[in-house]
Amino acid sequence: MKPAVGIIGVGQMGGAIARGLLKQQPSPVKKLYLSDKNQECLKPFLEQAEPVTSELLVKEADVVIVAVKPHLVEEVIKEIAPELTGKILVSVAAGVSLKKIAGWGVPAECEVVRVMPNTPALIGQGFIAITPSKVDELLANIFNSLGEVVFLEEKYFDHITALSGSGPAYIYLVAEALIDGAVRLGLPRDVARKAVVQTLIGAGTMLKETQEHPGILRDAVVTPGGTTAAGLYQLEKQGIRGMFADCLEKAYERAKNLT
Ligand SMILES: NC(=O)C1=CN([C@@H]2O[C@H](COP(=O)(O)OP(=O)(O)OC[C@H]3O[C@@H](n4cnc5c(N)ncnc54)[C@H](OP(=O)(O)O)[C@@H]3O)[C@@H](O)[C@H]2O)C=CC1
Ligand SMILES: O=C(O)[C@@H]1CCC=N1
Repeated sequence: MKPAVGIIGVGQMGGAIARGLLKQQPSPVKKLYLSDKNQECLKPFLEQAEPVTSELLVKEADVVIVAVKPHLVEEVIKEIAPELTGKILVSVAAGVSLKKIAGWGVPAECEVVRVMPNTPALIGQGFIAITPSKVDELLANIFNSLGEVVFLEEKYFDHITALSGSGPAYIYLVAEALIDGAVRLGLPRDVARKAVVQTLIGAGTMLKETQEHPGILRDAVVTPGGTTAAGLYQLEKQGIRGMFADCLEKAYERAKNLT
């Protein structure tokens, strides 16, 4: 039996999950309930999902996904906790541990999991980490429709938040930098954008399909004494590996100290 799913907080991430679920045919959910303080967030979903109060959502949904900002998770969970017996509670919040959630009045008969998705879930191309529990299969059925699912111990959740949760933003920055760099050289912006987007998709798909080490795929592009070697030299000289390592470390530390 398909579960009824409710999402509390239909902003950037909750909205992406809702859209991803609604796009999937056949639908992985029996019914989708949505609740948000901001009515504007609910408008795009009025035809396909049921906007309800959080109180009603918790009564009707088998799986309750909390997708509000990390500092608001405590308030939301404390409010809905008494109604969670027999339900599955999913928190997508960065930096909010299962231990903390357990202290907010959630009944013992409620399975609590953390999920770290990313916004490409909106188009079924997300990366979704889920803490292992008794309801792995049920959650895999729901989240597989949003992208690639991995079950991951909670001790790695700050790592995965820094990497794939935040990851799309790093890639968009790289894309923007490449487009602007090409425009600086004189390439028309629309051509630069198309070239960058397809290069990212092509390189990403090669990584996925060939399963090769990135270095091997890179070497195939680098003609000795050629253009790529000249470009890569500049990136290495300016410390691109260290920059990404620092970027991940800062994001990881921030996840640890968010709430
Ligand atoms: N954005 C991302 O890429 C990712 C986000 N996350 C996690 O997802 C969570 C949400 O982030 P994000 O979507 O960016 O945030 P948003 O602010 O875009 O979305 C949160 C939504 O929840 C609403 N809200 C606030 N309080 C309540 C409440 N009591 N009841 C119902 N709705 C409420 C907000 O309304 P209002 O604006 O009026 O306050 C807002 O519309 C965070 O915990 C974040 O860590 C995880 C992975 C990726
Ligand atoms: O920036 C954030 O804190 C959230 C968590 C991962 C992506 N966005």
